[in-house]
Order: sequence, then structure tokens, then C-alpha cells
Amino acid sequence: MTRTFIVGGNWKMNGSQSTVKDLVAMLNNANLDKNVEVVVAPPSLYIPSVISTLKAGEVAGQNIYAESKGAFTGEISAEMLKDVGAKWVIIGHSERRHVFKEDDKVIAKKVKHALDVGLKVIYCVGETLADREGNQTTAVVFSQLQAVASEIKDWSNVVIAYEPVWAIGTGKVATPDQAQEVHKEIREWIKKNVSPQAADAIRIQYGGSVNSGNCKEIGMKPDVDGFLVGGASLKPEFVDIVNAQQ
Ligand SMILES: O=C[C@H](O)COP(=O)(O)O
Repeated sequence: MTRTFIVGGNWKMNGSQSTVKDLVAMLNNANLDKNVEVVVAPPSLYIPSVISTLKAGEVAGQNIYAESKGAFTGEISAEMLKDVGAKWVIIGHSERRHVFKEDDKVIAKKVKHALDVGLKVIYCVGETLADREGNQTTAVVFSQLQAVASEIKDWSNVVIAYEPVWAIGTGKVATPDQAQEVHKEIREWIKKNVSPQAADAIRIQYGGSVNSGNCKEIGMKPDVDGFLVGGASLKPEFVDIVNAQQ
């Protein structure tokens, strides 16, 4: 099966009204590869303005809370994202896991809730440097997948982002072979634990220090179906990353 390449730009907690406007204009004016799906995740406050101005792709939230509404100061819900027109949400990002101490249980609950509400999910998994050095990469990634598999059966609206924690924001990108090896293991896991059809269809992005210089080689690997880009998604080189498959 041909999987549509998908490139996400996670803007994290960066930008201002003016830089967000500039980024949207840059994307709208770029000649982006029509065969690549583009999703950008602005900070929540800027989501409505990006939705109303971006022509070049769809919009994601960077996080949600697992409940629909209520006394959860500071949080936003999947329903709210849906209400303002977002199509996607990123869940389980390494910064949510490590800075905000979200565990697999709450993350899995968020994935289920987002899918129930009708959002598509970019579900992030990945090992720390200590995990990798202790040969625990697949054990960690599989347990992150299992947590979600305990909550959902249908993975058709899920994209998996494999983001080794040691590669995020560090400039230490995984080699194409390292990325391929884990992506292949993830696909095998989906085959065994969900279904062969799901394994064939699911898209697996690589994230962690992706830039215009390294994306082509990683993107050529057979089990790499896109990227989740942080730092470089705030720069003009994001266009080169989207267009790297041409
Ligand atoms: O969500 C994106 C990842 O955390 C990657 O960030 P980075 O490209 O700045 O390393």
C-alpha cells in the first residue's frame, strides 16, 4: 500500500502573533509538494488564527486534557480543538511525558478521547538515551504502544511519531538506519498486536533534530512515512523538508 507522506511542524511554545502570521504566509506562498500532507501545531492561543489563514495544510493542537470539560484550570479539551476547526492533536510528546510527567495511562486516555471526539492523533513514542544504552529501546516503545492498544482498537486515525528523546532539540539526529530499525519494529508490533492491514496502512513519522540537510536520506527509508519537526518547522527550511521527497 502507498502511504501518503506526512510532515508535521510542532511549533511548541514559540512565536507571537506577528511571527505566526509570517510563518503562515511563508507556507501559503511556498510551492509545497502536493503529495505530502502538512500539519502544523501552533501554541493553543494561535490555533484559531492559523486555521482561518492557513491554506497549505491542517492544524493540530499540541496537547489536550482527557476530559471534555470542567474544573481543570489551564487545560483545553479535544472538544474545544474540534470546535475551533482543528483536525489533529499531538499526544504523548516527550516534553509532555518528561517535563509534565504524563504517564502512559493518562496519555492513552487522551488518545481514546481525542479519537472519540473525531480528531486525528499524532501519537509520540520514543526512548531516552539511558533506555537506548541499556538496550531497552523496543521494550520502551512497545510499552508505549501497548498502553494505547489497551484503550483503542481502531488505529486508522492515528499517526505514530517515533521521537528518540536523545534526538529532540539536540542536533543529534538518529541515523537513517537507526530510524528505519525502530520504525520497522513498530510496524511489526502493529502487525502482531493490531492487524496486518493496520500495519500496512499506519504512517510512522520520525522526529528529532530533522532539518533540510538530513531529511532526504531518512525519508528514503521504507518504514519512514514522514517527519515531526520541531525547531526547523519555525524556519523557511520547513518547506525544504516538506519538499524533500520530490
Ligand atoms: O515534535 C517535534 C520534536 O520534538 C522534534 O523537535 P526538534 O526537531 O526540535 O528536535
